[in-house]
Amino acid sequence: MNDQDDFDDEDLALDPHFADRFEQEEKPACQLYLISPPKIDEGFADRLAEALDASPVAAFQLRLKGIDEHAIAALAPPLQKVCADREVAFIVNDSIGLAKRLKADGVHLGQDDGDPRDAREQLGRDAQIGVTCHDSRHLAMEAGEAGADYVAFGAFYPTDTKETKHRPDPSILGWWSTVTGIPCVAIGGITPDNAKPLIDAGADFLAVSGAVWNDPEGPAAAVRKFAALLSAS
Ligand SMILES: Cc1ncc(COP(=O)(O)OP(=O)(O)O)c(N)n1
Ligand SMILES: Cc1nc(C(=O)O)sc1CCOP(=O)(O)O
Ligand SMILES: [Mg+2]
Repeated sequence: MNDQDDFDDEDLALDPHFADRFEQEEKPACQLYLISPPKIDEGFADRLAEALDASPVAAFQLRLKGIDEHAIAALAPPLQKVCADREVAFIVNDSIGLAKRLKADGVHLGQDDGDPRDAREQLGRDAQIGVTCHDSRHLAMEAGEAGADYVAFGAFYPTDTKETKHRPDPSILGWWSTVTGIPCVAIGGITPDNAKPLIDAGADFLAVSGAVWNDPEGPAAAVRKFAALLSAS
């Protein structure tokens, strides 16, 4: 459901946490948040290193689908090392338990993946906790109140990576930036050719999978294309 019009801005005044967050200084420049391909092979650690060495990347999310948590836990350590060596935040998708087991830097939670409060309790104050909010101002407000470190809106563009049902307008990014200092992530079908309106609208991070891993020129070239765009904005 697109509930962008259902939210009443006056609700913001009811929550003291949001008042504090309004005080925050200017938001950081838009950065790249790399999402793994849904399936990886043993050579992926080298491809990841290549991508992360190409230009600054803020975070990497391990998002593997179709395999169980034990298998993901077995694949994670070399990728985690690649990230740690480059001071790139290592975020686990879907599972608070797996994020805890791996001592990841954070977890990304979909609407059915658990409560940010529980994630905070289990992962600690320094963990980065992100929440999927689709095209919903209401979900974003709830996530913020629950202590999310970032909210993610999407899918902004059609994507082959995942079946999506929601298509926010880029203006939701600007709205979010005016009401809170909590960073927002734009996701879904983002490429170097279509990213600019999202950056201009106020995205703090662009979360990208396919446009990096499927670039015919390779992941490093793709990361450099995004970097050129982000540094020019
Ligand atoms: C940064 C970021 N934003 C959104 C999502 C989507 O999460 P979710 O809704 O749980 O869907 P799946 O990724 O689990 O298919 C994400 N992973 N990362
Ligand atoms: C994982 C995911 N979540 C989305 C959302 O809308 O919540 S869109 C998406 C796919 C992101 O991959 P790509 O950059 O290849 O489109
Ligand atoms: Mg999920």
